[in-house]
Amino acid sequence: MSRPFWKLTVRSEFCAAHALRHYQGKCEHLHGHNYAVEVVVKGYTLSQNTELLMDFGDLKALLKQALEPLDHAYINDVPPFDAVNPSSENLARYIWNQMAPSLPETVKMYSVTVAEKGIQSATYMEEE
Ligand SMILES: Nc1nc2c(c(=O)[nH]1)N=C([C@H](O)[C@H](O)COP(=O)(O)OP(=O)(O)OP(=O)(O)O)CN2
Ligand SMILES: [Zn+2]
Repeated sequence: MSRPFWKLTVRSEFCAAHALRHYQGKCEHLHGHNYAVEVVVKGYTLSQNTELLMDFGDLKALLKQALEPLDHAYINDVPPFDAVNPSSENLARYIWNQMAPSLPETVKMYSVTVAEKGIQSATYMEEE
């Protein structure tokens, strides 16, 4: 029998510059993006009385906190991107890792999607 669950989605944006290391092409040079980020969390139980998986406001605050070091930054200078390539894939994993420990016990990360522009994005997920 299938187990019902809820997903919550929040989105945000940040502006930043980066340069892809070891990249053969124009993206190896310093350039910028208006990044769009989508975070989805998942859970099986709602809080008593309020009947929320978690408050959207709290989730947005966690995402804002995760993006703060990146916004208006040269990402290559921001750890761990001083050593890890600042691809959308790695940015999505970074945001996941920043947010996951702060979620309520009953809520888990589901996916993080980072888009440099509307037509292309990278999504990070972990199999259960
Ligand atoms: N899988 C990934 N591929 C690329 C990434 C990435 O993060 N993950 N990033 C880049 C560069 O950051 C680049 O800025 C974006 O490249 P691209 O869209 O190919 O280049 P343009 O903006 O010039 O787009 P065109 O559609 O080619 O005009 C590259 N690849
Ligand atoms: Zn780029």
